[in-house]
Amino acid sequence: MSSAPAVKTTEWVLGPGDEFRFEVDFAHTIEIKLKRGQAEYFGAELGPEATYSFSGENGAVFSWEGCTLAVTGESQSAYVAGETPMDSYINVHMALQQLRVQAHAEAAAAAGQKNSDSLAANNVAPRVMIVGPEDCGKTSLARILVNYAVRMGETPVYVDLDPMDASVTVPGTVSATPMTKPVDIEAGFMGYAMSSSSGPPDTPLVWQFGHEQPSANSALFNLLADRVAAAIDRRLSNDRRAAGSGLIVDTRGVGDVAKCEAIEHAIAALRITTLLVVGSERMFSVLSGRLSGSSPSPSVSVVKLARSGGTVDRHPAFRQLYNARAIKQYFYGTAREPFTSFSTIANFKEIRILRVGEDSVAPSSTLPLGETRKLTDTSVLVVDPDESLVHSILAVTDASLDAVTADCDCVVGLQALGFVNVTVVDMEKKRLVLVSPVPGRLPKQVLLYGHIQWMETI
Ligand SMILES: Nc1ncnc2c1ncn2[C@@H]1O[C@H](COP(=O)(O)OP(=O)(O)OP(=O)(O)O)[C@@H](O)[C@H]1O
Repeated sequence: MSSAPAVKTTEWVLGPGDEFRFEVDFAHTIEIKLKRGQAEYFGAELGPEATYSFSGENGAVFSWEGCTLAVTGESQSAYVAGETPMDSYINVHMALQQLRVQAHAEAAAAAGQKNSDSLAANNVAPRVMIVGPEDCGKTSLARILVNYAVRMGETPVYVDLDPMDASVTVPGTVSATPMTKPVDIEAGFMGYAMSSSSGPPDTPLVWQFGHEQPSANSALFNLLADRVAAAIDRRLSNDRRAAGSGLIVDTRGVGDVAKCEAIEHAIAALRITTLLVVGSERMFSVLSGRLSGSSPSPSVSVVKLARSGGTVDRHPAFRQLYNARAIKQYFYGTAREPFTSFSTIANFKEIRILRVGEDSVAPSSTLPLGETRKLTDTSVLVVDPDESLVHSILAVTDASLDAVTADCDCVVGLQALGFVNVTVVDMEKKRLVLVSPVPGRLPKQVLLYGHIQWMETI
């Protein structure tokens, strides 16, 4: 292993199986160009002529055969590592690919027999979930597995159950994205959410959760996992090929192995077949024990994987900037592919803002004798606009005003059509000014509140 600060342009020579790792803060940018050989960034191949820019990023360029990289700019850390877990990661990919091949063969046989139940024919399709402590490399491994699958012509669904990490869209959400092309090297999974660049069939399906931690509202999180699972089943029931490619599910980091309730619920809801436990012997042992019984899923194989020595424990301040940038990219695109967002005015009387779940519900013991607590974590409350809404990210739902007037519970678990940012609350004129990536008036009038806020100056 060699070490040196990267200044100006430095050439880095990687042997077979080596990885060039870097950490670059938000004040600096580095550019990486492949000069000779083959290289990949979390599974996506670097083009021979392209220059890739990174800022506010920790990353690794890996080479199976060896390569030379030209790296320009100043980074906080840059070195070549010879020890990586990539051999075990590719072995996992090959095992998953075998299952996909088998699933496609079964689907083709079912089609030959005019068996309309494509999901039954794809029972062997791998449904993989990645779990582990914070910053152990779950999203990076998901990205590698997605890219390897896509490079082999597969179209797996990437399910993001990590509301803090905002890989596909704004933080505070969960999503499912049918992946038809490799993850963008610079923009990451976010490239799929940009309305200007994507359309069906790879448009992400997104749900507003409104918090960063699943434990902030476990009942809602579990309900959303059920909705994600049902939406995936609906989409895959029309697409035998995609059904055979299976799922790759990313999850929120779990520090305390006793608190895996959200993970266990999602395993059952998404009918997970393979659980990859990264970087935690204890979590592997606990989850293997729990899943070897009859519930919730007797047929899950649990696999232990090493954490890469390159993963970086991200400081809260880094995560804050990272998430602020993700929101900015949602509204304004990336530096390479910027787009315009639009301001729109919404009068209080034309819209309805709802929230799911109550922050502080009186404990039952404080209620008068005989009265029971009415609110549940999935209760729907009307939010009366006031200045505290400024900077909020609201989800635009498909519900109509009439529908929520009759029964506001109908918004629970609805998909988000998109998001708007509240920039002004004018209490005198009784109206909101919203920023939206789509021009014109709001397409729908029912908005779902979340606790995620963003100030455009960040
Ligand atoms: N091999 C590597 N070399 C350098 N940096 C890496 C490597 N693998 C991952 N990283 C970086 O380490 C950090 C943590 O990785 P990652 O986001 O994959 O972890 P995670 O387990 O998904 O985190 P979270 O707990 O937020 O879900 C990220 O900044 C990622 O880009």
